[in-house]
Amino acid sequence: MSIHVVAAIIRNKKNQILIARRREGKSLAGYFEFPGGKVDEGESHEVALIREIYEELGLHIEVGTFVKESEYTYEFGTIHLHGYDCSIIGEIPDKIESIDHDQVLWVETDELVRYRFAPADIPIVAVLGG
Ligand SMILES: Nc1nc2c([nH]c(=O)n2[C@H]2C[C@H](O)[C@@H](COP(=O)(O)OP(=O)(O)OP(=O)(O)O)O2)c(=O)[nH]1
Ligand SMILES: [Mg+2]
Repeated sequence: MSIHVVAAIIRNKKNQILIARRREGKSLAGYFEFPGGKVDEGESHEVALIREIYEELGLHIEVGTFVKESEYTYEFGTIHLHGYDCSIIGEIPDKIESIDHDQVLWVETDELVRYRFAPADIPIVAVLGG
């Protein structure tokens, strides 16, 4: 079984990147990820990303360039994670709250490696230079 998940790589004006830690009660709780989520049946990656980021972070985004697809295989199937550069429409907030995460952080590229990422997100960290 293939599960398609989209991830947003969002930068602020200081070129920091937005990462979020999945909260208790969710799968992969305690792991950081690039925010995003599952693509619904028949949905485009762009529409899925815009929907997921609005649902979980309350932010309106524009989806830009495709960055990387990474795969991670579990017993139940393979997660295909599709990362895209995205930008926030309007003012970029310093503090961001999430319904799905207990930490939402802006981090420098070279600090990404300090965080424990979910497995499929790790190759995206690598291409970002982390
Ligand atoms: N970003 C990311 N997601 C992963 C990885 N491995 C893995 O199973 N996932 C799953 C967890 C979630 O089910 C899904 C991400 O989509 P989502 O953010 O919409 O998830 P969700 O909370 O609605 O899903 P769930 O916890 O109810 O299963 O992908 C991974 O390495 N990175
Ligand atoms: Mg999500």
